[in-house]
Amino acid sequence: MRIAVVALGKIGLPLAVQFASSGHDVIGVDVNQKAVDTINAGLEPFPGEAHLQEKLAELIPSGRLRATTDYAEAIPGADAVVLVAPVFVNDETWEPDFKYMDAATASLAEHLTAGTLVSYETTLPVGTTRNRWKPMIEAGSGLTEGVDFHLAYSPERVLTGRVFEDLRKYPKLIGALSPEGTRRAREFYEAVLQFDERSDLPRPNGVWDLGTTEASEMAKLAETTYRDVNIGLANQFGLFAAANGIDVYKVIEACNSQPYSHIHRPGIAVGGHCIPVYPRLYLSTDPDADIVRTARQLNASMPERLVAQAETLLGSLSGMTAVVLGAAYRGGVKETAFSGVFPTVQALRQRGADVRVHDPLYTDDELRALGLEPFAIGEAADVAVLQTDHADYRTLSPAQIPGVKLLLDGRAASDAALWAGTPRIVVGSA
Ligand SMILES: NC(=O)c1ccc[n+]([C@@H]2O[C@H](COP(=O)([O-])OP(=O)(O)OC[C@H]3O[C@@H](n4cnc5c(N)ncnc54)[C@H](O)[C@@H]3O)[C@@H](O)[C@H]2O)c1
Ligand SMILES: CC(=O)N[C@H]1[C@@H](OP(=O)(O)OP(=O)(O)OC[C@H]2O[C@@H](n3ccc(=O)[nH]c3=O)[C@H](O)[C@@H]2O)O[C@H](CO)[C@@H](O)[C@@H]1O
Repeated sequence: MRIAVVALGKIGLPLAVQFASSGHDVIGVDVNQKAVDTINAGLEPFPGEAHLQEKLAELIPSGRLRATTDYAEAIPGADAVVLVAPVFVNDETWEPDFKYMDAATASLAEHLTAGTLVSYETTLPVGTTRNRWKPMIEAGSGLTEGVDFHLAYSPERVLTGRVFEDLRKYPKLIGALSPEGTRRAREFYEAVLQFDERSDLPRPNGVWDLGTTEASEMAKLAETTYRDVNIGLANQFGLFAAANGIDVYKVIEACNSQPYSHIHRPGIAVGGHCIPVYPRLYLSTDPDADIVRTARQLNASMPERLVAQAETLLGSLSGMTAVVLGAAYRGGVKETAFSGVFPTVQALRQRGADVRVHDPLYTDDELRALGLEPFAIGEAADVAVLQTDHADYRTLSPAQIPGVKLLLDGRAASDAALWAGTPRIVVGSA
């Protein structure tokens, strides 16, 4: 097969590599010339994706994978095109921002030829494939969906850093606009993915047809919204527990000891590209979903609530030096998209604290480029706020932050024994 992958980012590039590794001819298209050049040199344009570099080093010289900025080179004659350019959400209005995918779709349509399967993998509001992409492609190409080309939606569910592993592990959800589209999508994904056996699924692991693009779009929004709402519930329980002298982690562990309870963990922030964003995409088509809105608002309010607790305990934060431990949105990843570091720093600064940030995965210059003042372990601070559950922080002790008067542990990740004798506020604990 000849396959084109549109957008070679943290998801698109590993996908292109996966398809080429399965023995197909793959061309990736991206508007970023530097990324395209780096890929064509056999080098990974971003770090952190397991096995990406070694696979690129094999596939680029073999000629089975190459990258271009030119849609005219990649799209005509392709058997399948997979699009995974981002769709964002406007921070203020919570409305979807389609500009990158609109541009990618217009370029695709301009060069599309008859016979191609077009599959969108970016997370989308329900109805987008049918109501937005289909008319745009038809108008731009002069071709008819279901006759000249077929349109499918197949959400990408992998976690960056372990894309190749997750592609084998998770069923590939699909939905198309016609039975022939479904057949083509199934045939395509079966040819480019290899699935691990899993005895816990109600059916053999593999391509999983949801019947319509809408159901397939909703599945991705539902599984991520579930996580946000679940964390929201954990945060609600955590606030109640802390106010009533209860350790919520003991409660959650006990509840989850039977198979019908899967309560997540409370935390200072829900960050990342996905979990704080997709509930808003969901709300854009189901504005009555108050349960989703409330959970999102509660999760977003956590940094302010916890910093306010620290202020109450210390009387005032004005003039104090505060260090936020962790810029990344979760432990072990070098990614700050929607990270809790930003609202936490803001809540501390608003109270007059001099705020600096430490993260073992970031250099001082990288932190400064994010608008964050760097801090080195060993320097003095009055308040420490543990924002990211990096492994390093589990062994951190007050002696490493001379003068520290309070640890605000937003991840319940610090060692109680090491911090005995120093006041601590632990999210979800009394
Ligand atoms: N990152 C994740 O963890 C994750 C997980 C599951 C699903 N997803 C989905 O994947 C999508 C992409 O995420 P990502 O992490 O790969 O993003 P990314 O920011 O790493 O990459 C996006 C790429 O799109 C390219 N691009 C933008 N406009 C383009 C255009 N008109 N034509 C061609 N290329 C264009 C950019 O140059 C960039 O290389 C997300 O929006 C999300 O829906 C992401
Ligand atoms: C495990 C999971 O479903 N991960 C999904 C998530 O990854 P993603 O990389 O976003 O990671 P997580 O879902 O684990 O974490 C998101 C945020 O929630 C916080 N957090 C997480 C768990 C918890 O119990 N309490 C808590 O506060 C984390 O610290 C982090 O800030 O979105 C991606 C994009 O859609 C999906 O591809 C991944 O499959």
